[in-house]
Amino acid sequence: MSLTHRDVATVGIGGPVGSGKTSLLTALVPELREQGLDVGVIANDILTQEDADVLRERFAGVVPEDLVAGVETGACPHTGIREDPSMNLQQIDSFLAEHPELDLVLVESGGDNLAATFNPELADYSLYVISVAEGEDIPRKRGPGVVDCDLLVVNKTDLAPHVGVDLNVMERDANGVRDGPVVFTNCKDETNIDEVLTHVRDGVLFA
Ligand SMILES: Nc1nc2c(ncn2[C@@H]2O[C@H](COP(=O)(O)OP(=O)(O)OP(=O)(O)O)[C@@H](O)[C@H]2O)c(=O)[nH]1
Repeated sequence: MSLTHRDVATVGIGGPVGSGKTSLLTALVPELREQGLDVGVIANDILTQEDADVLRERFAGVVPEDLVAGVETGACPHTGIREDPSMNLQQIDSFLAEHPELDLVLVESGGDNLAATFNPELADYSLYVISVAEGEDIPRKRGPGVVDCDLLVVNKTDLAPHVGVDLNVMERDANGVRDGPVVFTNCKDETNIDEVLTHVRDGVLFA
């Protein structure tokens, strides 16, 4: 199959397990649709279609069912896709075969598949999602996702008082280790989701 993914803009969404990637997608996609954009979604999971199933259900009536897909990446070190983006590129190709009008494909993954999500062959723009509940010191540990992504999303701001995190310290540290933008979100009440949306649109569609 020829890979024609460059006919559509792509956004990679990575981050540790449970940081809020699926929740961010859940908040973002209806907004993108409301702005008239045709969107496809790919969820990378180690051995299941769980995230894709959840998203298909959440996007019922918003995104056609065949534009929400799961890529099973494999768990074992020699079969996991690691930095190989080909399964995701093939999925984007399948989307485009049926929906040539697509404007944007969002690709969610985490853990071991981070390198695939952030591979420039796959993602034109990268979001890295961390959670306040992982601790105040995550930004200053200078992980590659935190430093190198196009947009750093610090999610679950509502939990800060419960886990003893000072958001001002996280913001100072995040801006100290990276040049790009940082947005603090709460996916539960959709605080600052519009700001993420603006960065994605500016970064990938009007770049
Ligand atoms: N309090 C709070 N909880 C959140 C927020 N965002 C997500 N959650 C919760 O955190 C949990 C994990 O969220 P997900 O969106 O599934 O995280 P994920 O990064 O997609 O997880 P994996 O796909 O398993 O890596 C869920 O119970 C969400 O409801 C937030 O902003 N605040």
